[in-house]
Order: sequence, then C-alpha cells, then structure tokens
Amino acid sequence: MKTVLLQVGKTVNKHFVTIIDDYVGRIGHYMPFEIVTIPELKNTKGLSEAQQKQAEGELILRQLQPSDTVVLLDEHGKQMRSIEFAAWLEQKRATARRLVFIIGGPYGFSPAVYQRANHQISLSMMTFSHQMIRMTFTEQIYRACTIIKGEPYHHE
Ligand SMILES: C[S@@+](CC[C@H](N)C(=O)[O-])C[C@H]1O[C@@H](n2cnc3c(N)ncnc32)[C@H](O)[C@@H]1O
Repeated sequence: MKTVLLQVGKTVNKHFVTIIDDYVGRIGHYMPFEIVTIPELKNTKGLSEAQQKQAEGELILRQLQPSDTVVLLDEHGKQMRSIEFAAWLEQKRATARRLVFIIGGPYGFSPAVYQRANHQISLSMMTFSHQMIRMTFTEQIYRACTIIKGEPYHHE
C-alpha cells in the first residue's frame, strides 16, 4: 500500500527542501512514500482567497481515486500523541488501498475537499505555514515508522 503526501505548491525554501528530502529518504526505508505537488494558484488570474481555495480544491480532488483514504492536515482536526499516531498509521496501512495525506494551500481547504476527507488530523492548535508544516509532518511519519518497528528514535 502506498502512502502519499499531497501538497499545494512547491517547497520554496531550499533549507526546508533539504530537511524534507532527508525525511522522505528515511521513510522510504520503511514504506512506499511519495510527495505529490499540485500548483499553488496564488496571484494568478487575480483570484480571491475563496476562488483560489476552490480552484486548488478542484486540483486536489482530481488527484484522488474513489478508493483512497483521504486524511487532511488541519489545525481543527484530531490531535494524537506520536505513539497514538504510529498505531493509527499502522492500522490504516493495513486496511487502506492508498493513504493520502493532504496539506492545504495558504488559505486551507475548500468545502468540497473537506467533504471528500475521511479524517482530519491536527499537529497542534497553532497554525503553521503550508510550507513549514511539511517538515514537521514528514518527521512525524518517520517517527511513527520507527515506533512501529520498535526502534530507539522516539523517547517519551
Ligand atoms: C496556513 S495553513 C491554512 C490556515 C487556514 N486559515 C485554515 O483554516 O486551514 C496552511 C495549511 O497548513 C496545514 N496546517 C497548518 N497548521 C496546521 C496544524 N496545526 N495542524 C495540521 N495542519 C496544519 C493545513 O493543511 C493547512 O491547510
């Protein structure tokens, strides 16, 4: 089963790219994992915030297959400790055809994307930039992989 992280817009900061690439490489030792980037529509065609969210939402939905288990990263979602997230991930990986995590654009998700989602998870009650959260989340996936394998990376 493949796990995908769908993100809106390329990662701009080269330091972030280095860190994310490092975690993606590490995760690849544990499970098939891929980042898919859809374009961020900021400043194109003079779109309003709502129009940008809707247009990006349509691009997101186009990437999804009906059988996908879709998990939105959203500050209002369910919060879990890393150990809980590891157990959750292990269970989803055993049952889902394809697990797709999605990080929204700068304005978040359109109503249609919320409607399609199967789960929403929050990494904190605070808001992170759509660029920065990628580092935090890939690190958490790597951490979960090591917890599942019983490896000593995670300490409580
Ligand atoms: C700048 S935030 C969007 C904020 C927007 N006002 C909203 O309500 O979603 C951009 C994206 O980063 C992710 N994000 C930011 N903070 C997060 C958090 N604490 N937990 C999970 N995801 C977060 C979400 O995917 C969000 O769509």
